[in-house]
Amino acid sequence: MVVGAAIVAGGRVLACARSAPPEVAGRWEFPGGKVEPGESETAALVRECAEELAVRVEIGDRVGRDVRMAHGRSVLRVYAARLVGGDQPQALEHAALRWLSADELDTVEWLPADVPIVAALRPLLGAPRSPGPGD
Ligand SMILES: Nc1nc2c([nH]c(=O)n2[C@H]2C[C@H](O)[C@@H](COP(=O)(O)OP(=O)(O)OP(=O)(O)O)O2)c(=O)[nH]1
Repeated sequence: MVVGAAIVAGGRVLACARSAPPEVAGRWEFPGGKVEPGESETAALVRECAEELAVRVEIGDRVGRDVRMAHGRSVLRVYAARLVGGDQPQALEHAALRWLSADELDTVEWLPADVPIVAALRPLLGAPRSPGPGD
């Protein structure tokens, strides 16, 4: 089981660009990783967010469905999360970090397994900007 944290703040979600391995470097994901034996999913997310971003998080509800990943052996499960403690995320292991609003979600190339989860996340970020006369 791989768990990811959709960290939401001010109507934006934190997207993280992978730095490795080469096949997926530059693709965007939620911070997280493999749940270790005996570890709860929540504990894994708290651990991974500390390791990858140097932040403390509180884990909330599931976002979207379980997604089977390409290699077929593992499943991706994402939870909503929020920052606690006032620290700003640092890209300790990622190539880049970006806070995306609902109408910016499609501006990065997500890992394939994340695509249906990103779609389910959109309503949680609030309504996208409505088209105006200049559009
Ligand atoms: N963290 C994360 N991994 C994802 C997402 N989407 C997705 O397909 N994956 C895949 C990429 C990797 O094959 C796998 C997670 O592996 P990882 O390398 O990040 O996990 P980890 O930190 O526990 O790694 P390690 O201990 O094996 O080095 O799941 C996502 O949104 N977040």
